Amino acid sequence: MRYAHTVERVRAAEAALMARLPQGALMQRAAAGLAATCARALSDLRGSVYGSRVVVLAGSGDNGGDALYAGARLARRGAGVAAVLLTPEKAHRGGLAALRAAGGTVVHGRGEGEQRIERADLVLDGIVGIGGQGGLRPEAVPFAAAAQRARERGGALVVAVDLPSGVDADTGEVHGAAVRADVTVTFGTHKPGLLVDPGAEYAGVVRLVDIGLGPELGEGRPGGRAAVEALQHADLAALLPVPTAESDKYRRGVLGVAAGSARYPGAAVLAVAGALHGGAGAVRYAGSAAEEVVRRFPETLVTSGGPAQTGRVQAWVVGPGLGDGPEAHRALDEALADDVPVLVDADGLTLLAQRGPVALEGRRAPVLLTPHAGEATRLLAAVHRGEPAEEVAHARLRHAVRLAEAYGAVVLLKGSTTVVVPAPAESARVHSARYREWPSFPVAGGTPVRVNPTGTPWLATAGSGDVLSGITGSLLAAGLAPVDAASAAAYLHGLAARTAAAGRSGTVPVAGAEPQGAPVTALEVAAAVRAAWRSVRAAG
Ligand SMILES: NC(=O)C1=CN([C@@H]2O[C@H](COP(=O)(O)OP(=O)(O)OC[C@H]3O[C@@H](n4cnc5c(N)ncnc54)[C@H](OP(=O)(O)O)[C@@H]3O)[C@@H](O)[C@H]2O)[C@@H](O)CC1
Ligand SMILES: [K+]
Repeated sequence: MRYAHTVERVRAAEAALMARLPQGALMQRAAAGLAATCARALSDLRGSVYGSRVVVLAGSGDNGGDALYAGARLARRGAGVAAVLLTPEKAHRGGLAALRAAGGTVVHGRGEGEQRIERADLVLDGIVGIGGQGGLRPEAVPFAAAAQRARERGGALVVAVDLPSGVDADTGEVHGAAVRADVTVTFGTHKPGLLVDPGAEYAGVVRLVDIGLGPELGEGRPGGRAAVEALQHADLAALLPVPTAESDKYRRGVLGVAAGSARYPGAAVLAVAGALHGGAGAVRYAGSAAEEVVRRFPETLVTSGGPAQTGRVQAWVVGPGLGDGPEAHRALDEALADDVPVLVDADGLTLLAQRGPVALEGRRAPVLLTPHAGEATRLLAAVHRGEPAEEVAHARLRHAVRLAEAYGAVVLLKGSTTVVVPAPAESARVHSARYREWPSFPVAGGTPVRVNPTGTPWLATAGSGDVLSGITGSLLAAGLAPVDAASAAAYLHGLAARTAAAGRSGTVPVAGAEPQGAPVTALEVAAAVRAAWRSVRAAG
């Protein structure tokens, strides 16, 4: 598992550790790790550190201190290092003295600073780290823009110190301008903002430098005190259901799918395709696309009636392609009346938004909502003012938590970073049901939010959400807890898309990597789930 901690937790861990160490020890650990990453990158880029041109952008805090000390280390290895100080009178004294002693220089004036940046091989962004508030301040914006020009024109590498300046460390939100980095070297633990878009996109490839904070952060204890976590191959291998000698199709789980309509039969076919690859023992389909479904997938048990006319299932997927007619309403009602986990997606979410959270009242079995930003907007509008979809996409954690609180449901918010929020405790639900203050991220004392590390822009294709619903429902029917089912399904779905796009079974490329290969269709993603499953099990 990859964990990320909030600024508050990092500060507390830092204070506890610093009390036992000589002053400045942590900053030296951070600077050493940062300089090592930069040296490796310069060697790859130019053949050696010696003679390379490095510009350090240094703000007024310890983030600038890290960057200056790392600059000093690179200067000692023969790099030409120049520092641009955003507020010279507040620059980190020790760091600046070390840089000067190593032969580094300070650049004066905006014009010269911008010129140096544009000619640099490597720019270190030490403007602001976890002490930052809001986007970049106006005085820093021209330098961030020069660094971007240097990346685009000259192939310079921009390395962010701890996190890209201007990105909110706790949420990944970007309010105004921010630095775009190729590599981010972060200290002690990941910050949530490095794993969630838009912040994750600004961060590029993230490298973690161990500075000894682990024990203080509760590492090793399940979940520790993380606010966000991301599954890795080994976690997924441990979650995926594998049949035993005693398994029959009922023990492996039976999923009910209520999807599709005369107008949108394809959504039913795609949801069933996802379900059949998701690990359940059998799939029952209920709805008016029964003929299309059975023609395509003869192994499906079909009825043209609604969920109430279907035999026993262990979970329901309801919504993809249902439309908004009376049959769609009936399918949603009947699925919700069954005392098993229910995943509501697509048109099902639109119907739910018309009714609001009251539609879920009295249910005991879990509900899992899987909206994209537009559907989340509609669901939120039922209980609060509707915020535009772009706002939801840019503040993913906050809005997903709000939705989970308002509906008392597990929420999988799809998008450039898919996030999975556990259902709130009953007490929190009562609180938000009165529509007083919205909870914000991170939830105090809450369970970590899962973020999916395998997403790819190739998944922005028609029908891919229907396939995800099917895979998730299948894992629910197989008995996984809703948060596990949702996060495991998102992981497999992303990996399958990458595998199908690359035309081979691949490793999970790091976040920030360019998408590889060629476009894929939703059905191809469903078919590639098997290869994704195999590669996960091989790694586990
Ligand atoms: N925690 C750890 O374990 C370790 C942490 N370490 C390092 O320390 C870093 C945190 O250092 P920090 O606390 O000094 O804060 P930091 O981010 O440098 O900001 C400082 C000042 O910037 C300003 N400012 C605010 N917003 C701004 C904006 N939008 N745009 C521009 N400027 C803005 C504001 O100052 P003001 O100008 O208001 O006086 C603020 O006080 C951390 O990220 C890591 O790199 C490592 O050395 C080792 C272990
Ligand atoms: K920074």
